Amino acid sequence: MSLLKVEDLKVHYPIRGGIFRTVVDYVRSVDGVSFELQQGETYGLVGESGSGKSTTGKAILQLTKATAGSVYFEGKNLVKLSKSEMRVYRKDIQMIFQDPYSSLNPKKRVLDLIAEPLRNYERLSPSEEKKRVQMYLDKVGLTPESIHKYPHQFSGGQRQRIGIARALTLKPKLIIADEPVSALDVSVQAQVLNFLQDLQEEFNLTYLFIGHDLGVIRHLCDRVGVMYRGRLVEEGNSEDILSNPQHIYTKRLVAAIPDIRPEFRDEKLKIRQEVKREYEQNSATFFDHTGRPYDLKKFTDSHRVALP
Ligand SMILES: Nc1ncnc2c1ncn2[C@@H]1O[C@H](COP(=O)(O)OP(=O)(O)OP(=O)(O)O)[C@@H](O)[C@H]1O
Repeated sequence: MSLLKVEDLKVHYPIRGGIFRTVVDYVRSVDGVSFELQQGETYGLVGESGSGKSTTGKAILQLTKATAGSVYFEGKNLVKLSKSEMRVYRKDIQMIFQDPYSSLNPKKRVLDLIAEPLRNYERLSPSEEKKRVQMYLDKVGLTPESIHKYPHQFSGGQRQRIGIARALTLKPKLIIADEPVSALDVSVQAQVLNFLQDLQEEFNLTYLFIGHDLGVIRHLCDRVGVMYRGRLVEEGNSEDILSNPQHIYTKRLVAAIPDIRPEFRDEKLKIRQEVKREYEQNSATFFDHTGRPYDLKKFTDSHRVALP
């Protein structure tokens, strides 16, 4: 059984208009997404800004309500659970957020920030709690004295480590990491990513990585799903996706990876030329991963990013 199975997930937000604020249309943020994650696997969800990646993550955690579809976690459909039933599962699925600057309450000390989720589930004495927090600080490479400090006293990379320690305290099975390094300096990014990989081994974690940068995702992920406008347009093994992208949007993401490997440069050049040709001809028919036809003309017209 998969640890997580997302089936035909849809999240539509109503757009209201007119003096009576009636629903005139819907933003189809997630529009029929399906994928599975096995225990211990790292799955990457990539796509440009607004493609629906974060909404998918939030809908898995039931932080946003699914309009339709199912989210099975260890075989249980989370969409059907009541708030109190969901509490049990919320412990098993934790989220690491993009921005370590805004996701930590600046008025709270590290002790309280890390212990907060713990307090919702366990009754520990202050000394036990302190010990537990210090153990996780040690796991993420921060000193025991850090517990007395406030978020602003740390660097970006250290703050992200605090966020990670916070996510770990409840011993989750699945971690949803929403752009965990994109707000960090490039020099710190690799450090945090390697560190997340080490933690995966130590705690037997399963990761759902959300990001726009296929270059980052490919280092970490066994499999990748490419999202475009609320749909998963391509899915596969990371290396296969990189060396042989099928969908035009995936090709664009591959072409955008900054890479100094010479053998990859040639590959990228080929992909760039191919993308350009396909755009120019504008006649090819594309299909998303479920076999639904894709209108390239519409795709081209609506695409915000300039051609490579
Ligand atoms: N609460 C909401 N109400 C209405 N529309 C929303 C809401 N949340 C998200 N959206 C819209 O849904 C679409 C998908 O947003 P989402 O944040 O999931 O994309 P994303 O791929 O994660 O982008 P980013 O990388 O910028 O976070 C966007 O068009 C966004 O404006």
